[in-house]
Amino acid sequence: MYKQRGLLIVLSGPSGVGKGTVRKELFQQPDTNYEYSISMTTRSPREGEHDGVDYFFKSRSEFEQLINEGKLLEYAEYVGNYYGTPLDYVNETLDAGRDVFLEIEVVGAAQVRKLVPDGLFIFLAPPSLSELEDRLVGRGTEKADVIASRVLKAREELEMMNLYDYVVENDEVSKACDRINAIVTAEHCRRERVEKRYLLMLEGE
Ligand SMILES: Nc1ncnc2c1ncn2[C@@H]1O[C@H](COP(=O)(O)OP(=O)(O)OP(=O)(O)O)[C@@H](O)[C@H]1O
Ligand SMILES: Nc1nc2c(ncn2[C@@H]2O[C@H](COP(=O)(O)O)[C@@H](O)[C@H]2O)c(=O)[nH]1
Repeated sequence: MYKQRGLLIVLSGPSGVGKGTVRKELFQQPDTNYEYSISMTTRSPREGEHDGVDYFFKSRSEFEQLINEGKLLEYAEYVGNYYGTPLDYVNETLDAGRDVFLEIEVVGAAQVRKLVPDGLFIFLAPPSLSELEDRLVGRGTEKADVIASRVLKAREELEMMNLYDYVVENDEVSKACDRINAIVTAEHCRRERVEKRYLLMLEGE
């Protein structure tokens, strides 16, 4: 029996825009039906972060081995650390017909776009750059120099917004979640219609 592959949902956007906050809110909703792909990183854990929950924390040499062994769907070096998506987990989950949700920065998202062109690519945008900076400062997890690097990087990242299927403003977390849910539902309906049409064509052969 033919089983449709799951949908790969990629949420990207600059650091501090609220990707993690929105993703956590989405995953708390009872009707959410995606699987979250936990990334690998060489960054040190922040207070309260746990290995295998927030990230798989790796040394640089461990991460480079994963790259060399082709174990990552995508990876990028971001402000001094590596971040990457485990390939096997994503493939196995999609093959089982379940949707996978990636929360990644823009360079990695561009790599995924090339490899999985039928994924759903959503850019989470801040209301303004100054609000983005306020959020990074307010989060209090980085020192001033790292925040400055992330804000500088955000200017380049915002220029990549037009490469996405959808841009969602994160003015309010609940509104951003509603918009993302609506986009995912619409994409599922579109895929079902395409699928039905395809099966009807096969039957008619
Ligand atoms: N809509 C919002 N309004 C106000 N504050 C927000 C909103 N969304 C998130 N925040 C706050 O902004 C800060 C950054 O959010 P978060 O850590 O989720 O960003 P991120 O995009 O995941 O960052 P990174 O890419 O660095 O992991 C947090 O302190 C969070 O509480
Ligand atoms: N290309 C990838 N980017 C990732 C991945 N996991 C997280 N990220 C992004 O990195 C920055 C910094 O994250 P932080 O936790 O140090 O604040 C942020 O934009 C994340 O979304 C990944 O697997 N690949």
